[in-house]
Amino acid sequence: MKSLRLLDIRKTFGEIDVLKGVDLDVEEGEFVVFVGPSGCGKSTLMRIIAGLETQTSGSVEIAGRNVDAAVPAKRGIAMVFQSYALYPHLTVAGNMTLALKEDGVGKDERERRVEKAAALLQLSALLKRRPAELSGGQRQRVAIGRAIVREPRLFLFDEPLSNLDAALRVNTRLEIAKLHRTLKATMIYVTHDQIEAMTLADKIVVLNAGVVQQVGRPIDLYNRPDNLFVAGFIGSPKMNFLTGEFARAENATTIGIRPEHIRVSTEGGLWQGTVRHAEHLGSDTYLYVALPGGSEVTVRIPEESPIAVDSTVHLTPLPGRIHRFDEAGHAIRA
Ligand SMILES: Nc1ncnc2c1ncn2[C@@H]1O[C@H](COP(=O)(O)OP(=O)(O)OP(=O)(O)O)[C@@H](O)[C@H]1O
Repeated sequence: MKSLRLLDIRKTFGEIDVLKGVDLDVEEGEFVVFVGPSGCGKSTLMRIIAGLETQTSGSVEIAGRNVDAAVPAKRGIAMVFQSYALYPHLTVAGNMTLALKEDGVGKDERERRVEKAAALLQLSALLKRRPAELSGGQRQRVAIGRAIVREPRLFLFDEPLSNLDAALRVNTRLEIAKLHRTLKATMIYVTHDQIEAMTLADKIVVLNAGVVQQVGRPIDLYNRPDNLFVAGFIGSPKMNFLTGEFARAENATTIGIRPEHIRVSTEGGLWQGTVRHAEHLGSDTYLYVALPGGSEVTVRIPEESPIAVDSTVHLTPLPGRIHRFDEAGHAIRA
């Protein structure tokens, strides 16, 4: 049985088609991440799954049951948002149990669930505190705890880490990964963050302008993007794209090569160019290299390579690492 099925979901706001027919199957226990540019419809899709928004057409099935007519509380889901809106007058435990009380769960069972979730999230010592007495990261963990105690079939996370600072994001990201391993629950997660998507997802769904561009394991999207959009969206720094002579030599309209898949040498390379700028990041350096005909490529090299700005370099794509695309932007498979 699928944990979640989306069948031809369409959503129109006034004149605007925000979702243009989204189909998706999510297996039991899978961690699925939605990525895509701002405004592509990620949050709208999450809200439709949750029942907070009604689709214009299409249907949503959760655990094999059509939930189109079900209110959010009856869908077996729990959501964690970017803004976690805890009740300031309630303790951590109070915040975590409120929805359970409303659901009619008995006191002993409520306490059992809160204790279990608090232990998982390292909140046991904080249960009597109020939100004002917690750090941002702790508050976000309470918001996650509030979702866990409901023991949902499906967790929905909408950019849950985006209000946290960089170090906390990393910690909380690891905690969410651990939580997924422990609970073995199905999780759907929206993010703008490439690292979150690549590290958390069993499966990434790339959306653009309300259309699913590709669904696959992170490593497959990275290695075998179906089209120019996915190729350019997954990976940081972005894949380089070259047209004209460079692409014709490979029987393609456009070729793509990732910055980390280009070898730099002083002679004998496939392409020759001039270093325009270098960015030193500590662990590695990004070289911005101008090629003949006005193209520019980014090359990622280990920090110790001392290549000066304005010097001439030879570049060679690593074997098998050139991505070829046709006129319509679709990948040409060998
Ligand atoms: N209630 C609404 N009424 C009208 N238009 C809306 C409404 N909600 C969302 N939209 C529009 O739908 C489109 C998709 O919005 P949505 O919030 O789903 O995008 P998103 O991919 O989550 O974006 P972001 O990454 O910026 O959060 C946007 O163009 C947005 O302006």
